[in-house]
Amino acid sequence: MCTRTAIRDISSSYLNNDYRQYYHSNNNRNFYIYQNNPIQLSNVLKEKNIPITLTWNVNAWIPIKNGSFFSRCFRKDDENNFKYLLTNVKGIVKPGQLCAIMGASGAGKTTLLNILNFRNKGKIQTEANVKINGIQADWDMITKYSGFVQQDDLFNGVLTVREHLTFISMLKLGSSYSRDERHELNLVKSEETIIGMGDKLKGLSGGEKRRLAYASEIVNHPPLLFCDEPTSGLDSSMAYSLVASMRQLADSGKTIICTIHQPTSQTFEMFDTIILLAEGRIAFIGPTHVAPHFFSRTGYRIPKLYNPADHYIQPLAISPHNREYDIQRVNEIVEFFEQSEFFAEITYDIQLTESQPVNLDDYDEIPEYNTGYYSQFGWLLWRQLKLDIRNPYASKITVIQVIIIAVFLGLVFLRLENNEFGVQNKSGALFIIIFQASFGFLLSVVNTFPSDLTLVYRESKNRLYSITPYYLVKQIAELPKFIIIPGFMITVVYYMAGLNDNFGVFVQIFFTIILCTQVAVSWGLFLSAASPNSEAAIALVAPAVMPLLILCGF
Ligand SMILES: Nc1ncnc2c1ncn2[C@@H]1O[C@H](COP(=O)(O)OP(=O)(O)OP(=O)(O)O)[C@@H](O)[C@H]1O
Repeated sequence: MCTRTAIRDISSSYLNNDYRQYYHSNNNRNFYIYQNNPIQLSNVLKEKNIPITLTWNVNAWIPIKNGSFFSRCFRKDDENNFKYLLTNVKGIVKPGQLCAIMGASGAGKTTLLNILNFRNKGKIQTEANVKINGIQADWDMITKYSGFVQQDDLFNGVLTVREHLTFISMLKLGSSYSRDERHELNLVKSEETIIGMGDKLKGLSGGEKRRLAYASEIVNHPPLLFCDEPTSGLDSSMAYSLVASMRQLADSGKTIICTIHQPTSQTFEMFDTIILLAEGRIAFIGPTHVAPHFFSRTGYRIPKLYNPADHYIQPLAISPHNREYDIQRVNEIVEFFEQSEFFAEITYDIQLTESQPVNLDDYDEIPEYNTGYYSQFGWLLWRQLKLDIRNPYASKITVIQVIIIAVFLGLVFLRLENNEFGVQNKSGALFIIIFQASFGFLLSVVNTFPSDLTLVYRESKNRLYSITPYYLVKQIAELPKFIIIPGFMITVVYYMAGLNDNFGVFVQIFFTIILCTQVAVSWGLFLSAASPNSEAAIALVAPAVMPLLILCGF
């Protein structure tokens, strides 16, 4: 109750723009709450209200490869060999504000959001000055305070919605997601539905996946939230309720920045600030209600009964048929904005915020990971076992493959005799068993990391877990599989071929080959971890294994 009152007080202060005053009073109040109701470290973000003002000034460009390889080698890099994706894009978003970044496709919205998150991809080079409450931010700081709903949804498709949310909330909060929270996002209906894996496994609809991605990021109530097109794939009423949920979060004091395409006028009204990008430059930044004044001054007055969000994008879009004319129009609007008092006000606001940095007292309280290593290990193991049991392909295929190979080898070497030829054949049978128990299992793990890489990279960047427990879980969850399955094959071939009737000899051979399997699996995991993608991993197998086969002594 006390916390709720605090939140209400804080958000009303935010809306009055009396930031510094409430920041300090809020800090003291939160400290009071913290002292009187000791909360888990993992819940710092959820229980405390940390007001975040984000300011930035960003330039981004990529080298362009034109001309032949040789001409590129002898040419010095100059301005003409770069394409500017963002040019002097500055901005400010304050606590309690819900900011929409809009612009035509390719305007640079996602690039800007990625750079603000220190997650710029590919060969993009940047000059980014991103500050939180006037203090220079880095990746570590941003990830501690923010959530990021990315444009592409990445999930482990064989989990259900409930399992996925349980996994996320246990790692982010140390407690499970409440039914109320699932209900708010309209996820209760589909909570037992499998998320799905594209064409391989049908599951949630595109819109449901978007809502799930959003739910996964707000689970720990981050004070700063970035959303990249959270409403794409949603119908207008669902998009409205998702933005309403963001509005509610903003009203409770969070800072929210969101890229959005074609919001309905009702949805658009919920945003209080907009940033319009055109060709990587700012065409407008400021309160939503000020934008119509600016556009009427540029000669693009909003017609009556027209959705302002649609209207703003039209003069900023570049049509392929009329490119030069459109670029000239965009340049005029951008230059007009840069000379306007709106831009001067924003620049002043940024300078004022940056000139009075406010230390984030809570910084050290927020742990690097919200749960300890044991908890991370436990939940990762829980998820991995579910994945292994449900994965429609990997486990079943390995089992069927091994049964077929074992029976086939058993029949080929059936009842070998104890004579000169029999001994040679037994030696051959042992080589084939070892080869199969090592090379076969090495191949089955070589794709482990490249296939998981994107998701694990994203989850570990989101501070869900560290790589060490993930790696241990991968090893341990697969251990029984790499004992039972090769063990079955060794036993079947051994007794069908009649290699030796002495049980002691069988035990020795059994454990020696199982150890060979473990070495091969480790070697395969090493190749897997060292490879950037599946193709490279598979290509590495032959040169890495051949010397071992040639030099193994048979
Ligand atoms: N890694 C990259 N390498 C080369 N060009 C890139 C890279 N990332 C983005 N771009 C280019 O930068 C421009 C802006 O891309 P961005 O994805 O930010 O646009 P957007 O406004 O988010 O578009 P959309 O609304 O379609 O998602 C585009 O012209 C794109 O081709």
